[in-house]
Amino acid sequence: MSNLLTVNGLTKQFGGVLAVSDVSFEVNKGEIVAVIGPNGAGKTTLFNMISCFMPPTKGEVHYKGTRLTGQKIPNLAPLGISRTFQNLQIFENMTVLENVMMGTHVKLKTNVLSAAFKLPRVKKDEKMAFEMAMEVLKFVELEDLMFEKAGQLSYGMQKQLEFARAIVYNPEFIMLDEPMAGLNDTETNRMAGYIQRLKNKGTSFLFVEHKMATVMELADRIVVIDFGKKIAEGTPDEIQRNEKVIAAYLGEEAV
Ligand SMILES: Nc1ncnc2c1ncn2[C@@H]1O[C@H](COP(=O)(O)OP(=O)(O)OP(=O)(O)O)[C@@H](O)[C@H]1O
Repeated sequence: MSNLLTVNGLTKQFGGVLAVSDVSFEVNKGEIVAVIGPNGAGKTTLFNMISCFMPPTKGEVHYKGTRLTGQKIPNLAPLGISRTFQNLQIFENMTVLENVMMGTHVKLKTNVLSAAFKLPRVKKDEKMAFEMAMEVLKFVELEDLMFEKAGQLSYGMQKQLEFARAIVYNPEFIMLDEPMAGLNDTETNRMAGYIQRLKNKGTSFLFVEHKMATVMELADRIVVIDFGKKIAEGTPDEIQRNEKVIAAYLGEEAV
C-alpha cells in the first residue's frame, strides 16, 4: 500500500493549553482512517492543522511528498485533496445544482477574463461543469431537487449536498469533519454507503466522527486522541479491545 498522507509530530499550543501534542500517523492510498477521542481531546484542532486551516506550533504534514503545512487552502484542491466542515458551508440562496457546480472550477480552465468575453471555452466549461455536477447529484440521490434552493433542503440533504460538492472534482483524498453529525440512522447509513462506494473506487479518507458504530464499520484504521496525545492506533477490532482507549472513554462517561 502506498503512502498518501504523512502527519509528523503535529503540536498546537493555545496559550497555556496544549491542544495537540506530537501526533504522528499516516494514511495510505485506498484507506479510510478515522480520528476519534473524547470531547475536547484535540480532534478538530488536529484536523484543522492537517487541512491547512490552522498553522501548527510544531510538526508538519506531507501529501504524496509535497509539504502541505504552510500551503494556502486553495492549493489543496489542485493536489487532489478535498474537505468538508463540521458546520455546513453550503450557499443557502443558491440552487442545489449551483452549489455543486461551484465545486467544479478546480478542474475547469474558465477564468474571469474568458468568462467576461464569453470565449467559446466558457460554454464548453459550463457544459462540463453541468455534467460533472449532475453525475454527483445522481450519486448522492439529489438530482430531483437540483433546482431547489439549498436552504430549503432538510439538514440531512444539506449534508449530502456538501458531500457532493466535496467530491465533484474527483479528489483522491477527502477529509470529513463529523460527516454523520446531526444525521438520523437512515441518513447515517446512506452517507456511510457513499463513502464506502468511493473507497471501493480507490478514494482515500480521513474523518473525525463521534458515532462509534459508524467508525467501527467504515474505518480500516483508527487513531485515538486523548488530551491532545495519540494514545492508540489500530484496526477497529484492536481499538475496541485497547485498554487505554476503554479507560479514556469510561473517563468521559464518568464526567
Ligand atoms: N482557538 C482556541 N483557543 C484556545 N483553546 C482552544 C482553541 N481551540 C481549541 N481549544 C482547546 O483545545 C482543546 C482541544 O479542542 P478541540 O476542539 O480540538 O477538541 P475536539 O476533540 O475536537 O473536541 P469535540 O469532540 O468536543 O469537538 C480543548 O481544550 C479546547 O478548549
